[in-house]
Amino acid sequence: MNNNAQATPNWDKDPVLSVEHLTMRFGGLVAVGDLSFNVGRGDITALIGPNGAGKTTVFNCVTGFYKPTEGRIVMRHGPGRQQEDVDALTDSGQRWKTTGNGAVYLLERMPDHEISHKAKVARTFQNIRLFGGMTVLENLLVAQHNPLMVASGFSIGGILGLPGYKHAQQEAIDKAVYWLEHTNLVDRADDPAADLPYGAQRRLEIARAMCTRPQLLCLDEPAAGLNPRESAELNELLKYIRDEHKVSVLLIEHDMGVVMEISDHVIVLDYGVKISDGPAEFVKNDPKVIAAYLGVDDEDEIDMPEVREDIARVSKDEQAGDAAAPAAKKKAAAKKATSKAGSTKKASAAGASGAKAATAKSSTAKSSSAKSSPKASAAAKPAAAKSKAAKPAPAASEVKIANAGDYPGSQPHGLRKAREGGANNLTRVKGIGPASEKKLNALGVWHFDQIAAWKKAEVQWVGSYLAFPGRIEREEWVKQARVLAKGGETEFSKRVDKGAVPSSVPGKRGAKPASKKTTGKGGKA
Ligand SMILES: Nc1ncnc2c1ncn2[C@@H]1O[C@H](COP(=O)(O)OP(=O)(O)OP(=O)(O)O)[C@@H](O)[C@H]1O
Repeated sequence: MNNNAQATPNWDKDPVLSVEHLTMRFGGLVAVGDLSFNVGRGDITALIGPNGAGKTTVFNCVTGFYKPTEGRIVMRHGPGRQQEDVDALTDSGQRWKTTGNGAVYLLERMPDHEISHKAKVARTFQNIRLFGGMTVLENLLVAQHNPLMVASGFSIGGILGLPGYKHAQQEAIDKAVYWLEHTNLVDRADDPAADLPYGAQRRLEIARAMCTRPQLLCLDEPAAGLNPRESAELNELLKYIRDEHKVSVLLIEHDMGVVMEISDHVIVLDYGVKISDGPAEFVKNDPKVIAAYLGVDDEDEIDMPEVREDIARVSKDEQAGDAAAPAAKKKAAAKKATSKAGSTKKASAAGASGAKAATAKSSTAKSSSAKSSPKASAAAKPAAAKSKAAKPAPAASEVKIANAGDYPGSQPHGLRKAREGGANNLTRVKGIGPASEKKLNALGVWHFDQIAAWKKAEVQWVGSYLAFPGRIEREEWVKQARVLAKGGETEFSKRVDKGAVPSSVPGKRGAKPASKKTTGKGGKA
């Protein structure tokens, strides 16, 4: 189902499933944190994200294998949001409720067998779980065990061969054959499931799930291990299920070819948090997704409007700063000379108080002895000037992001330029990819020691700025940066240095040229 950008998307208008504020913790690990999304009725929806992002955990919560720590999971039979019914059901403490439009279910309250039989949510697994010793046909009949048991009056009807049971049995066989035909398995109906090639076993899992007459089909990596021909067949099968059977499909998939070709809606997770949600075309071009997941071969290909603006602003400031520098230097030198002459005069005339007034402007690091005698004051001046020169650039060189106040916490101190020796290769910190490095450079963050100095407020601000809240703490960027700032190494930085991980300076340690184009050779850490 296509959604144009203006209209309310199908998944918000007619959600078959709503995951609301879902959190799943395993001890101290938050596998999924406050996650909300909708699955549109009749849509193919893909849940994607890097390894460990929490996709299977979401599936396990939806299908009742895990009890969520927090959150509501609503399944709807019948069109529309049925919001009043959903709220009434929530208040009632019940697990489901029939409505004028069909029924609504709260999956977090239901055991897995009720989720499949009543709420009509079927699933397949990342690791195929067929009955290998049973034939292909038997696998599909076992999947229909429940209606058959009901028709048999829980065995008496079956034993006596009553017509109701015979009819139900024939229906089950017909359904099994139907799905065997549509999954190209009819010739293998009598073979043990374990004898099927891998791709055929994957199709059999889908056929088995379809035999339970689901309204929502959840597929965990259905294309894993398939060759290109089998992948193309899978695409056709899933489109057929959506278009001809009006079954909504939610799939976890790493194969971007499959995802982008067949999905109406794509949700991207990273570290248990949703980072993008929209039509495939939108998600494919979403800078956050590119940075976190899809990856880029060449940093210059990254197109992030907000970064582009920041970088443009920084470059403009830099140029303005460079142009103003010689004149400013002259002015400062003249002022200093005047002030020095004045202060010496005043110091001679007025003693300690004159010395204090003259030196207060030039430095905060004043020696207390300067107050006691003009001689000491005069001696202290060169030292004070020296210490000033050794300090990092003053506030005037700070990089200010126009919308800094939009993010919680504090913007970290940024240097307009990398210090002498060039910027560090920040991608040696696990979690900082080339795209994030570019954003950090735009903030004036070039060096490990700058990251190592971040306090909680700065971590919070940068996390929000990079649109990865919580990630900096989880990946311990500050701790990593402390090690790297001291010239040490981490397991990850060693891999970057070996060229085993995509980096802005592949195979090089530490420093890189300060230029925005990180194509040059690196220096030392
Ligand atoms: N039963 C469990 N006990 C403890 N931790 C778990 C459990 N299940 C998952 N996790 C952890 O939760 C996080 C998310 O795992 P999950 O399997 O959901 O990710 P995923 O996105 O499906 O990854 P993949 O693509 O590799 O399958 C991981 O850090 C994982 O180790």
